[in-house]
Order: sequence, then C-alpha cells, then structure tokens
Amino acid sequence: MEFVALSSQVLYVFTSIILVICLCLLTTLTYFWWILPKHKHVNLKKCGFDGPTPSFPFGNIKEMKRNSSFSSSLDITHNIHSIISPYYYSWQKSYGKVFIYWLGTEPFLYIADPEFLKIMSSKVLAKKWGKPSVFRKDREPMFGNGLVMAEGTTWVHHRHVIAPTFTPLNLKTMASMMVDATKKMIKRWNSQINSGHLEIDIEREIVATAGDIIAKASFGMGDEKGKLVFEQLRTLQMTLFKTKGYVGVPFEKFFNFKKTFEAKNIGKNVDKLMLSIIEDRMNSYDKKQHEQDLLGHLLKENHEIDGKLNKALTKKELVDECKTFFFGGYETTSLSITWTLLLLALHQDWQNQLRDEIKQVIGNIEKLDINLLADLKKMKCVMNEALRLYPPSPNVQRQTMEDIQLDNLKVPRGTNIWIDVVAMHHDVTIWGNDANKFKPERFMNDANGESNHKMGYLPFGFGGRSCVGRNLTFMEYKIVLTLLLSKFKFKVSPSYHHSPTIMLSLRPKHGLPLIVQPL
Ligand code: HEM
Repeated sequence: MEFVALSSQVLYVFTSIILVICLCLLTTLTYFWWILPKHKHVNLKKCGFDGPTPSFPFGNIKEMKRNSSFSSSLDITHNIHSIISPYYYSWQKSYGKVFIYWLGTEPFLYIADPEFLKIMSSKVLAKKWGKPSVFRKDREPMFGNGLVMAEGTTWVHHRHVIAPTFTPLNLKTMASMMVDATKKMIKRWNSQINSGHLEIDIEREIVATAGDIIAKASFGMGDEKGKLVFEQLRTLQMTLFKTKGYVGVPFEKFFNFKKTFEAKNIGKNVDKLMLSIIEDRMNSYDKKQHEQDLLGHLLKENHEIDGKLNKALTKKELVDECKTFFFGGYETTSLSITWTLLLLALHQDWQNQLRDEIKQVIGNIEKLDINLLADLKKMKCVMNEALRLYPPSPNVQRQTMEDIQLDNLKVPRGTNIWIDVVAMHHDVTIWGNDANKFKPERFMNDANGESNHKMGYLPFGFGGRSCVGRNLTFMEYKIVLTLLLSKFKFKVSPSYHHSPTIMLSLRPKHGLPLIVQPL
C-alpha cells in the first residue's frame, strides 16, 4: 500500500513538473511569437507606419502566396514589377511607397521611396546597420558570418581586410582565368552549333561558366578538393532554395525538416573541405603562387610578416568569406550577363553598336588587352541599363540596430528593412515615362541614368555596405561579353517564355533559350 501511495506521489510531482515546464514554454512562445509581434505592430503604427493587417502565425505570407500566381508570357515586357511582386505592387497602391508588412512574426519596413531612403540612411553609420536576424539564421550554411551577414565591429574589421583584395591591380591577375573559362564555353557552343543545334540555353551556360570563374577567383579550383567544394556549394544552394517559403513563421524549419537537415549537413561538409584547402595553402605559403585569387590575397594579408599578424582573420572567418564570395558573386554576375544577352537579342542595333565598339577599342580579341576594357563606354551603358531593368539583386535588406528618428516618424530598433530595388528601377516618377524601355543612352553622360534621384538606382546597394565585388563583376562582364559578341550573333528563340521571377535573385524562370549564329 505504502509503495503504491509513494509511486502515485512521485507521479503527481513528475506530472506537475512537466505541466509547469509546458506552461513556461507556452508562455515564452506566446510572448515571443504573439505578444511581442503584436506590441511591435502597435508600436510601428504609433510611429506613423501603416500597412496590410498581419495574422498569426503567417503575417502576410498567405496573401503574398495567393497574390503571386505566376505569369509567364510570350510578350516581352520590361514592365516587370507587377509581374514579379504583385503583392508589393498592390500594397503600394493602398499604403504608398513606405509601409509595414509581415513575414510570419517579423515586421518589415518596405521602402520604394528614394527620398525617404536618403533621409533615413543619412542618419545611420554603415557599421550601425544590421541584417535581418531571420535571414542571418536562414542563410547561415551559405554565408556563415561572412561580410554579407556580419554586423558591428566584426563587419568593420572584415570590410577593412577584404575591400583591398578587390583593387583593379589584384583583379587583373584573374583576367586570363576569365578569358580561358569563356573560351572553353565558346568551344562548347561551336561544337553544338556544328552539330546543327543553334538554340542554346544561355542562362544555364553562363551560370556554369560564371560559377567556374567565381570558384577559381575565390579560392582557386585547380585541384580535386576545389572542384568538390564547387559542386557542394551548388548543391547547398539548390537544397536551401527548396526550404524557402515560410521565413519568419514559428517552427518553419519543421515544414521542410528533411531539406533543412540536409542543407545543414552539406554546409558542414563544405566548411570542412574549405578548411582543409585553407590549411593546405597556409602550410605551403608561397607569395607569388597565392596572389592569383581572393583567398590568396586574404592569406597574404593574414600571413605572418616579421612575426606579426596585423590584419588576421581566423580560419573559420576565412571559410565564411570564401563562401560569401562564391554565393555573393556567381549568380549575380551570371544573371547580369544573361539578362544583357536577352536585351541585346531583342535590340540588334545595340548588339551591332557594341560589336563595332569592341572592334574599335579592343581590336585583336585573340590577344585581349585588359587595360583597354575601361574604354568600352557603350558596353558600360548597356550594363547599367540591364542592371536597372533586371537587377540580379532585386532587393536590399537591413535591420536597424538603434532607433532612427525622422522628422515626425520613428523607425524603432530591431525593425527589418526591405528596399524594393525593382520597384524603384521601374518607377516612372524617377525615370520618366520611358522607365520600362531599354535605353542605354540614358547612362551615356550621366552615372545616374538621367534619373531624378541618386538613390533611385541601387543595383549594388548603397552607402558603406554597398557591394564590395562590383569591380570583379565589371571586369568579368566585359571580358565575357567582348569574347561572345566577337564570335556570335544572338536572336531570341521562339521557345523563349518571358518569365522573370525572384528566387533570391531575379532570374528567367524557364531559362533563356537564344538562337546563336557564328559570325
Ligand atoms: C552583378 C553583380 C553583383 C550585384 C548585382 C551585386 C549586388 C550586391 C548588393 C545589392 C549588395 C548589398 C549591398 C547593400 O546592402 O547595400 C551586395 C553586397 C555584397 N556583395 Fe555583391 N553584387 C554583385 C557581385 C558581387 C561579386 C562578384 C562579389 C564577390 C566576389 C560580391 C560580394 C559581395 C559582398 C561580400 C557583399 C557584402 C558587402 C557588405 O555588406 O559590406 N558581389 N552585392
């Protein structure tokens, strides 16, 4: 009897403890996922911001998903904002160019007003900008705490070490590798054309070549380990794509548990491989041999000189930066070239003008003189215009690390910021009635493309946090385009369906088949 009474007492205590734990957990979750967001919502309204009403736990995600029934068309229009982000487009009509919307339990301040952005950013130092915590967690396997995601003094230190590796002088050492990778692609195309297939999926081809280039430019790819890292980085990216959709929603990882777990594991493997590449290179440090890629330049900064390591990054930080170069650089650059080739295929006059410019400025492309690339002025205008109409990074994200007081508005600390670059690049009040026309000449005599606001053109972001790799992109873009336009003529294939879509980057959903004819 006594034993039964004792065990029922133990059971009672045990059940009570479990109940208390569950209650505490429930209270904590309710606080963080319901009360705190509600409080933030009320606070933001008091601060002067309006927006669509969120519902728990999805915020406005359901509305966004409902509203993005995908449309692709045979008509090629550059008026793409309402196609790729119909929800932002319709919210803009109701709430203006600055409003609040919610991804799950996370509020985002949407901005498509360059003047608002200018005033707000003038109040914030680059080191005081954070990155939305939901994305920092979500993209951890891709970027770690690399420059794209770093914040505060860590960001200052990394930017200080990394920016000098992108000087034109350093980048020139990578030019011959870019030429070789492009020639390899040209050879592939020639043999495909010779076998009677004139239609080439340009997007797939350029992505592969740009991937090859960025992997070599970031950490060298000469050996088997390098190739393996490249393959795994791409698999990681594809796996992470499949886990997207419910950012900010509590327990969103469990919706895609298998893929999230898979991505974490691939991420760990990539880190291990990258680490062993870095250690090998540290152990066999040879200045000349290493100055061929970004990792080499970073190792040079890191290498002990007279017993001092003044700009050191740890091995883990080097791993994160190499991954960041790869993910930050390869898709953006390849998409800028891909969209340009579509625009040139649609505008034969500009294709011919660029070919003439290449003949005049570069002359013999078999001995491409890299120093002459800077004189390809029309090509630069075409690039600027392609980046305006189809910005590969369709939005820029930030998080406030302190309150920002604007005249009669306050952006509270911890607010996520979502800058809609596509909306601003297509805004007729910024660019005029021909905003949706391909008109490279608008950049001929004006770096801002004759827009009426400097902050209305942000393909590489803004302020101290703007893209650190843009010089690399300029060089790669010009080399690839010079070689391609000197060898081939491009026309739009009848099988092309115009389907710009956002999957992190702005890409053609069904690829870009073009008819490619040798000159
Ligand atoms: C067409 C090509 C490219 C585009 C459109 C592009 C666009 C951008 C944008 C919009 C940002 C965010 C800026 C901001 O928050 O204000 C960024 C940052 C960054 N990009 Fe690029 N990028 C390109 C090429 C590259 C390349 C080739 C690399 C490296 C190899 C690179 C590395 C980075 C890094 C490390 C950052 C973070 C900078 C920081 O936060 O300090 N990007 N880029």
